[in-house]
Parts: sequence; structure tokens; C-alpha cells
Amino acid sequence: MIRAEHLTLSFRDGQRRLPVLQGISIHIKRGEWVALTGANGCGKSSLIRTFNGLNIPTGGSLSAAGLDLRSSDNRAAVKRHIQLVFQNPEAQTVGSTPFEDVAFGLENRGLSRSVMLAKIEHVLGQVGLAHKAGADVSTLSGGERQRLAVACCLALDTEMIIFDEVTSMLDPAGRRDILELARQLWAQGTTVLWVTQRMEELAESPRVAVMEQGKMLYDGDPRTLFYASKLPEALGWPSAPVIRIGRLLRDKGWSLDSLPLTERELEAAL
Ligand SMILES: Nc1ncnc2c1ncn2[C@@H]1O[C@H](COP(=O)(O)OP(=O)(O)OP(=O)(O)O)[C@@H](O)[C@H]1O
Repeated sequence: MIRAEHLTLSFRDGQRRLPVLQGISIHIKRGEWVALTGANGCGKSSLIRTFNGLNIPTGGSLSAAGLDLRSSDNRAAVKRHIQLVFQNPEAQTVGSTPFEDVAFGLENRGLSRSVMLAKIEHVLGQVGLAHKAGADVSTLSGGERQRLAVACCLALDTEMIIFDEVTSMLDPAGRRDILELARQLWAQGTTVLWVTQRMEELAESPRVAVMEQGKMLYDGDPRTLFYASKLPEALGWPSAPVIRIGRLLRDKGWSLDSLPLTERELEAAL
């Protein structure tokens, strides 16, 4: 779905060039769930905006959904296949109601009115917003707006959705709702890139990529990251209670495979 090789990106800062991505190589297969993390300013947003055709790579190669993103035509076309959902999706909302917002994306698709109506109803139902189809978008909560952004992706049959720190401003119920929705879509075949700073979301992801200062420091499974690498301490990450207990078990000789990443795994292990 995504194949980046030695990808570089720099922005102009007056006379200087600011190197933001410094040789990123990553391959994300169709249907994968990958969590991406890294400190503020390390280049996560720049990377995902490059995957979505919004930034023009300075060097290296990048193909997304089979399109070579060094070509500007392909950078426009890739948005049909890969969509971003932001932490604060206000900027993404164009309609005054959820119905209008989804309809906007479907215009120019040559759909008959009845097919379009059925599709809008279906995708708003998928994200749990059918009852708010006609509501003023300004009355939606942050979590509902994010789910509306997901509905717009679904209406366009998007193959990959990149969630950019969507849980960071939500309350626990809102976080659970958007995470569950993303997991459902993943189970149905959508490729997911989940950008987060939350340790528990990393621990629950099958694959974790860690960036620092424009470079990819780690790309692999979370068990190795949390229990067999020095990276979490080196980066000063706070450790989740489950991981702290898991480290005690590791020090008592438990094998890597048996160490828990989630509360459920901890309960089962004990
Ligand atoms: N359009 C731009 N022009 C110039 N500099 C930019 C631009 N976009 C990002 N940068 C700079 O690139 C660097 C990486 O920013 P980026 O937003 O990609 O990091 P991030 O890891 O997503 O951070 P955060 O977690 O705070 O969102 C920062 O130094 C930022 O100031």
C-alpha cells in the first residue's frame, strides 16, 4: 500500500532548508495496522501528509496505492485511495450537516440520486451518526466530527485511513468509540496507519514504527520494543502499568512471548 525508500523532505526556512524527513524507508502492506509514534516535531505529520500527496518529497522514492508520488498527477489521485482523519477535524468539514458533508465528497462521482442517498445513509450508520444526519455540524462533539470524517472516507471507498492523533483530545468514551470504529474497518480490510503518543495504543498495535528527528528508529512488534529494546527508556517514555509489571516478570525470567502488553493479557498471564 505504501512503499517509501530513503524518503527525504525539507521545507524552506528563509535561506536555509529545514530537513524534516531524513531517509525514511517503510513498507506498509494492504490490510495492515501500523501505529506511528514519536515526539512532537519529529516529522510524523510531515510523513503522513507526504503519503497523502500533500507534501512533495525532496528525494528518495515513494509509492502509495500503486502510484508513484514523485508525479504531481499521482499526488492528486492518491487522495482517492488514502485519506487522513485529523485530531481536530473542523478543517475537514465542508457541509453544514453530516448529510451534506458526506454528499459533498460524492458529487462529481456520477451517482444517481437514489444510490447517493443510500450510500450516505449507509456510511453515517456505519459510524453511528445516522440519527445526526441533519444536525448542524457545529453541534457535533469532537469525537462525532472525527466519525463524520471517517464516514466521508467510507463513502469514497478509501483503501487506507491515516488517523493523526485522533484520541489525543477525546474523553475516554470518545477514544474508545473511534478506536473501535478503526478496528472494525481494519477487520473489514481497510489499511490503518494510527498516529499516537499513547503507550497503551502502541502496545495494542501489531506493528509499531517510532520516529525521531526525521528518522525511523524502530519498526517492529511492540513486545520487542517494550521488553527487549532500550528505546522506551532512551526516549523517556512513561511506562504503562501493564508494561511495568511485565518488566518485573521479565526480570524474573519470563520468556518474551509470555510478557503482557494489555490488561487482558496480564490477567490471562497471572
Ligand atoms: N509547512 C511547513 N513549513 C515549514 N516547516 C514545517 C512545515 N510543516 C512542518 N514543519 C516543521 O517540520 C518539523 C516536523 O513537524 P511535524 O508537524 O511533521 O512533526 P510532528 O511529529 O507531527 O509533530 P506533532 O506531534 O507536534 O504534531 C517541525 O520542525 C515543524 O516546525
